[in-house]
Amino acid sequence: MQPKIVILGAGYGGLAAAIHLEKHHIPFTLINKHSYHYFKTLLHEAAGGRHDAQTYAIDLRDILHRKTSVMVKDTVRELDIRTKTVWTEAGCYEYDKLVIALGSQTATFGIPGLAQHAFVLDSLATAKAIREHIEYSFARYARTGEPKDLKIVVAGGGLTGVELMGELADFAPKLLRQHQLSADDFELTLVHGHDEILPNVHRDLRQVAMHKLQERGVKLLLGERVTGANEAEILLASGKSLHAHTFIWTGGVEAPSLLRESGLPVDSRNRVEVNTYLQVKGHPDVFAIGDSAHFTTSDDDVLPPTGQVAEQMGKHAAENLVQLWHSDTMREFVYHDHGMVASLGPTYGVAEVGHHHATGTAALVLKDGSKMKYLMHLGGPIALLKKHKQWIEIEM
Ligand SMILES: Cc1cc2nc3c(=O)[nH]c(=O)nc-3n(C[C@H](O)[C@H](O)[C@H](O)COP(=O)(O)OP(=O)(O)OC[C@H]3O[C@@H](n4cnc5c(N)ncnc54)[C@H](O)[C@@H]3O)c2cc1C
Repeated sequence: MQPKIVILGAGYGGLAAAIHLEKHHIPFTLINKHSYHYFKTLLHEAAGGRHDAQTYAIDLRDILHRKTSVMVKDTVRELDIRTKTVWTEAGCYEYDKLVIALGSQTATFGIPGLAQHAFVLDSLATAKAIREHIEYSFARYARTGEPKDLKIVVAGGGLTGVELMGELADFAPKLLRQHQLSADDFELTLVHGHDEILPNVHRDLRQVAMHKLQERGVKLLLGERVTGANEAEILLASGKSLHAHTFIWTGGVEAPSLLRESGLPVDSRNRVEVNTYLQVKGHPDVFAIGDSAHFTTSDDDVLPPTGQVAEQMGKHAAENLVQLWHSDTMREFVYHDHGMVASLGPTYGVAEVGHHHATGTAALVLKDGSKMKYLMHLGGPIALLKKHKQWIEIEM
């Protein structure tokens, strides 16, 4: 009898695995919170009002077509590794081979007040919430003079925080013009714990990105850590505090806590430790990929939580499942870094591909190219055309 394969999560990793298994005519069950896949790497665009949130989602049925591929819209609650059972809100699913691809969510690291007083950006629903809050605040301020200020603070100078700030530096001035408000009425501040933003890009590009943000009116508060937040202020390690009507925390991510609770070996951020075949250490029937996995390279580096890593791991885990299906030998996973592009709003970006750097619109061309390549990988022109016809309901 052929093994029952269950994939948890239809993000960049889980979907790459599912697409590869379909190609090889291998049946699987894919359990995902939503009936759609969303472009998490573009959430800042949705939060910054570039397009409606729905634009960043694509129905899973437009990507996966085989009758043998079972798609379940449900939320995973618990993994029972001993009995090989996945418990969800609505039922339970037994597996012979499991692929964990549940991604990550924003981590607040126990910093008091963040969960209550900060927005986060880690799903379509949170992106929509940020956009609606900012639009509403500007409209209300223009009408009533309330809230007291239109200050926006983003904490975290990694890719998420920087791309979001780039977008807001474009969005907020548009709202000011729309409501005939003066630029004195508002302020954008990016708080970051180190002296330079974008730790994963070359130093020269960091400098360009910092300069560009400042040129667009963003105040950079560097070498400052957020230690708490309450209704009135954001508290900093230096003892200073900031007032902001909109506070967005992008200080780091962690994998879902259910992975720790399942008894699998995890690191301090709930990421499951995997071997070079992407199997969970001590559990050869379970694979973990993407933001949910802790993979150490031969250089002793832990792979970062990026879409690029997740996609490559997803495809590789599926390749190994295909090998096992045919009783063949698995291959070790080797990550290929294809570079990084950070957008700083709709008209400017910085990119690093190997030793080559690009800035401005050239960097954005690279980003648009990779967006298009990804959409084509999801289903080619047919999926692209269908995508423009459908309206997807965004859920929490
Ligand atoms: C604003 C922003 C910009 C980014 N920009 C880039 C970039 O430019 N380049 C890059 O490489 N990376 C970027 N990233 C990081 C990248 O988005 C993630 O690393 C990537 O999405 C991880 O893929 P994944 O498949 O592991 O998880 P995800 O894409 O997060 O997918 C996880 C899936 O599991 C589902 N799920 C979660 N919990 C449950 C549950 N309990 N039950 C059922 N389903 C569940 C989720 O709904 C989701 O569909 C960015 C991230 C953000 C937030």
